[in-house]
Amino acid sequence: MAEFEDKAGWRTLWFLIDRQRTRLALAFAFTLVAATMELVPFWLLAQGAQAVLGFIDQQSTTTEMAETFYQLALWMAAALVLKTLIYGIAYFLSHQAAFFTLAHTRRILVTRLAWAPLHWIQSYHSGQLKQMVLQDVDKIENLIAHHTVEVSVSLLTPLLITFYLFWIDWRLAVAALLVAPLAIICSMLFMRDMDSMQDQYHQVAVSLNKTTVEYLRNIPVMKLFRQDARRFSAMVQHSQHYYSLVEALTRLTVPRWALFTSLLGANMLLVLPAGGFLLLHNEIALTDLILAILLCGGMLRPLLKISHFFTDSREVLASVRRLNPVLNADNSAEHAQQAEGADPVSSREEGIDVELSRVRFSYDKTLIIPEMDLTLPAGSTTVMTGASGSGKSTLAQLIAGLLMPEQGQVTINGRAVTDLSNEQRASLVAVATQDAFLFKGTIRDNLMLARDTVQEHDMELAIKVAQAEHLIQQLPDGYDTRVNEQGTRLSGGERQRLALARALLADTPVLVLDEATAFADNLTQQAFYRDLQEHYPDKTVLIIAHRLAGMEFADQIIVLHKGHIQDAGSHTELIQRNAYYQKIWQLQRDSHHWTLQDDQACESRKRSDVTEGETTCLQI
Ligand SMILES: Nc1ncnc2c1ncn2[C@@H]1O[C@H](COP(=O)(O)OP(=O)(O)OP(=O)(O)O)[C@@H](O)[C@H]1O
Repeated sequence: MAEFEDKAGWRTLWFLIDRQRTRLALAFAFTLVAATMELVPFWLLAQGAQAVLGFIDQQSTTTEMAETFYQLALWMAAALVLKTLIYGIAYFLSHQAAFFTLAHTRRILVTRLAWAPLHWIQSYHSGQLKQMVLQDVDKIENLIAHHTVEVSVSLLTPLLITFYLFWIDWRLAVAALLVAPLAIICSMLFMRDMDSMQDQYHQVAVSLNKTTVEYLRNIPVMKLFRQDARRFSAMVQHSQHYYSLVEALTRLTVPRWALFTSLLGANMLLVLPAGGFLLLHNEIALTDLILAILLCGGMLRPLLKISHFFTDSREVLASVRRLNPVLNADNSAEHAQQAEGADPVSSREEGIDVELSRVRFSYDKTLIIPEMDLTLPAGSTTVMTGASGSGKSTLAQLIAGLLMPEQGQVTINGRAVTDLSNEQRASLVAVATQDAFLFKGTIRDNLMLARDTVQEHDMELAIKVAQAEHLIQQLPDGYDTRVNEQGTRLSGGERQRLALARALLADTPVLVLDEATAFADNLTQQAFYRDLQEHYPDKTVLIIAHRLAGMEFADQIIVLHKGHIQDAGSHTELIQRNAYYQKIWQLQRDSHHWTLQDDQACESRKRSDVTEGETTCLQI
């Protein structure tokens, strides 16, 4: 199972490094040269030993021996410089390959996420997506940038030494290699339970990550309820689980790892007696034996790196495998966009109508819209209201093409939304919701999100209609004022007004406003809908709202109940026959007259010319 999963991970990695394979092959070639250079110092040391032996045998003088040493030092310095240079090139190439792969992978992921259906994205926690796009992708860096060079050297150096030892004497080579199988068995033991442990570790790390993100996001709420990290029970639980797993992992791995490391250095226990025996029987020259001993000393140590590589690669492959669902996400919309074909519904076309026919939709197995038929005639305004959870936002997302119906279809001028590319859809339908998200940048950048170029008067009109004129005037640099991530320096209502202006600027014939004025006061809301009608009369508008101030003008008002249209008609019709509509309208009319005043103000207001009954005075 693990092998199969590893294969899937390697396949994905192979796909991700697609454009970097030549660079990596070059990095490997340079590493091969550098690994050969690793042997040069040993050979030079053997030459030094030979010079010493020559001197002991009185074949050379002290001066000659010293001169040999100077020369050897020079050669060693030259070899060192050359080796450093070659390693430098190899690392440069492997790092380039790694960072290009990281950028390429993130580009693929964010593109896939941008095109993936909304409900699919919503099935992931934001902490999980963050973990994928940031941490999981980052893990690839170490594998490509470092392991490519280091693992290659760690493999090639013992291999080259083995060849050399065989060339000197095969018995010495065998003696040097005998401990390797023992070390490898030990290493396999070391890896045995690692797979399941690693998976468990990841799950626990993700849970801790999610909880931490949740905690950090909601610090204001935590403050309100006087909770800190120690008292936030979910965090405590996940931390404890994390630490107990890490402890178990450490207990399991440390003894095996210590044994493996010791075994790798133990080959000298066999090489020394074997060398002594061969020397005694004159089957090997003393200088060869010295060279062999020098080489054998650290010969198997590089295998440590390989073992590290296997451990790391499992972690990396697990990370890469986690990217697979996003990499393989349904990108049919992306393909639809790339596919040739005429623009089926032009955004420039006059009068766009939207039709839902027999639309059925469920989240997983929970049925939200059983069957819906609805028409938003071209250039009309439809208001949709209904109890919380009745499916209004779901319908808005279905119309905007952000959710796919499981049955029936949503059409825009007769063309199914599902057949449109994302770009086509975005040029037809703009959506503004209650959660007005602003990106880090200037107000202008945020307003122009949907369009590359905007005429100044278009921008001013959108801002005026969105009732944000005063806000822009107040800002220190007007349109060029910078907002931070999520626009948190602006109030909820200010963010909403800017998001409304952005939706208007998108210049789409269909506009969906899902509680888009929820933070506005009644007067602002009324002014917005009045100006919207006056300045954008051709738009097909769907307004979802609980507060209906200023919406009496709507062509049709729909009351939604548990995913069904309970009633539909004009304001006058509904106020006469629909109990729910009458109730919310009555409540809103009453609350419209509520004011918060102190006793004195309240008394004086009652004495003023305000007709009794129009004002409900809440005395404070
Ligand atoms: N992503 C989701 N996954 C599962 N269920 C969801 C999801 N989004 C909404 N729901 C459920 O679908 C139902 C309809 O939700 P929807 O947001 O469409 O209602 P709504 O009428 O817009 O409510 P509100 O007025 O409170 O915004 C609710 O019961 C909600 O819990």
